[in-house]
Amino acid sequence: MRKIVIAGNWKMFKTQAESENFLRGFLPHLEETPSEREVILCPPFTDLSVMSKYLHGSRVNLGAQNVHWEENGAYTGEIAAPMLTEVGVRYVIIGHSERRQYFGETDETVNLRLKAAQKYGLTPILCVGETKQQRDAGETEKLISTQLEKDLVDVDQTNLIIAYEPIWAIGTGDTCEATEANRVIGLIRSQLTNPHVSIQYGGSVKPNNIDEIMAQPEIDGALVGGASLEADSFARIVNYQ
Ligand SMILES: O=C[C@H](O)COP(=O)(O)O
Repeated sequence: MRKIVIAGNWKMFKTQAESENFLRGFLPHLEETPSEREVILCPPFTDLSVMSKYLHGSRVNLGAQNVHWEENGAYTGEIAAPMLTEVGVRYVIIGHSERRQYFGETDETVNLRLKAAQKYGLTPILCVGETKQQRDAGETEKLISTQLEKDLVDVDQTNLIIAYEPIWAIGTGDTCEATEANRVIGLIRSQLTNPHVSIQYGGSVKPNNIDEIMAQPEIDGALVGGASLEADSFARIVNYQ
């Protein structure tokens, strides 16, 4: 059975005070949310502890935006899995295109992070997706297939979420057609050994397109950036029809 998973990736937005303010506005909307939908918020590291306390007893789970593969060590600027689990984090985004593009993330380091996350009981959300140039050159399928092949070496597919995020659709308002996202996600699924992995779509998901996206049979949820920063907007997405 594939789970529906809606996650908000706050990227480098929101102080602790702003995160609490968001939760005050957001949590009451969850009374309308069907219980089988998994709702996740992935704030900056500094918000995790305060949000964990605020969310105690609520159905919202916390995710981080990165994790290192070592348990500790001289890795300035990185974060280790036990530091995340200690403050109640259950999920972690790995291999987001912004990490790959700006911070030298490779399929090899993505693979190391995925295995470390699972070792410490975190559920990784692995991001894959093509650039505009790769899409225009007809390389989408090949690129994603290679990413999956390299990223998933020795990764446990029973504790994994995948997000298909076409890079050209991230933060641009240029959403991938729902039927096209459905097609690519079907291809991703055909490459997995576990048919029960939930696969999200990410890239300019908004209140006005979530219903169409979630109506697609292969799409099991959404990884939402900009539209997860406002309580009302993210609530509308979580409460899609
Ligand atoms: O992780 C989220 C994605 O990068 C999508 O961001 P966006 O919804 O702002 O396009």
